[in-house]
Amino acid sequence: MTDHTLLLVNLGSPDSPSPRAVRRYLGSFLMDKRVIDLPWPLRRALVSAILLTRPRQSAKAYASIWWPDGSPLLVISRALQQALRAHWTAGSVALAMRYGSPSIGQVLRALNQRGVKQITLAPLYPQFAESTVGSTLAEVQRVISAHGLRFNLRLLKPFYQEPAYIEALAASAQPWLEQEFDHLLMSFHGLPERHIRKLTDPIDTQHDLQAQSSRGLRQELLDVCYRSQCLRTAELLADHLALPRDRWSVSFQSRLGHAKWIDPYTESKLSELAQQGVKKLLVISPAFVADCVETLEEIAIRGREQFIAAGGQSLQLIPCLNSHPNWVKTLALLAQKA
Ligand SMILES: C=CC1=C(C)c2cc3[nH]c(cc4nc(cc5[nH]c(cc1n2)c(C)c5CCC(=O)O)C(CCC(=O)O)=C4C)c(C)c3C=C
Ligand SMILES: [Fe+2]
Ligand SMILES: [Fe+2]
Repeated sequence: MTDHTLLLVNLGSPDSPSPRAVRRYLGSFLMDKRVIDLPWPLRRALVSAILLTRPRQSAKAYASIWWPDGSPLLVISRALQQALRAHWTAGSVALAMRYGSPSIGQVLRALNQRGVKQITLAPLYPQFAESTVGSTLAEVQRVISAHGLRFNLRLLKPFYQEPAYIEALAASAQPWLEQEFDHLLMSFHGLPERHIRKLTDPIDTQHDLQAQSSRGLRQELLDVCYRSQCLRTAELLADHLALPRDRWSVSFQSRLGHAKWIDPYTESKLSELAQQGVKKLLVISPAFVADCVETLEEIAIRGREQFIAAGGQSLQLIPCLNSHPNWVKTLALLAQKA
């Protein structure tokens, strides 16, 4: 029997919400040269400095959202893997994490031992960044050459503007959108501007990282600009929901360190919206396909406190796509077309 495996890859979480486990996880994550893109000695020095204080702080965040059966990101990814089995009939569905476990190395070697030759790799990120999709591809390539593995590999490309993905987002958000709300904030994971400039400068040094819209942008710039891809997702979703322009906005969350990150920052936006009189705020995070510490803690706990302190009344987080039936079907279809 031929086994054409669908391999899902997400970011990964610490093994437990303890400062030790979080320190180990953050160490491997942040020492990735595609995440902190500095020469090794500088990266080492910066990461060592971050690891002095961050693990305790992040461990608290993880502890506040941890589930009895583990990290939400991992538990949800497993549920997605399980649900996909009914829709991916060409072979098995596997799951690996870029950092932590199950690692890409473990999973690829196990697939090789089972005699799997054909793999469709699905990095679970709608928008492209070197630090996510780029790092996943690099790790897959590294493992393949380090162990002399031979696979026929296909790749699911970033799906930020695929109509079926937008439709799945809209369908999963529908129950929340039916309730009364004043404004929809689409909060994407942020990125240092430098990561984008490295890719856009060779095409156009004037590429605008303050742009309000992705409309009219050349495809070759859209292909490499994470921020424009986020704007595109947001615009397509707003169109699909027929939301007037003044009822939604975009922001970028999870800034780390002192470099300039893409803006506007979610933190600033939350206060601004409250000051503008928005009382009932809905927040959706379309850069994540699975709920994680960034949505459950940063938005639904800290973001909510901040919004209310600034004069808002309620902040409702719309869950990520997780294992919503519409998303499961869509992902299987997108992967089949890859
Ligand atoms: C959705 C895409 C993501 C991009 C782009 C991304 C870039 C990026 N992230 C950091 C630093 C951190 N990210 C953290 C958590 C985290 N990040 C993503 C996704 C993207 N990151 C996810 C899904 C998660 C959640 C993981 C989980 O276990 O729930 C963290 C850890 C949490 C914390 O301490 O805040 C850090 C640190 C950088 C530096 C970066 C780009 C350069
Ligand atoms: Fe991140
Ligand atoms: Fe965060």
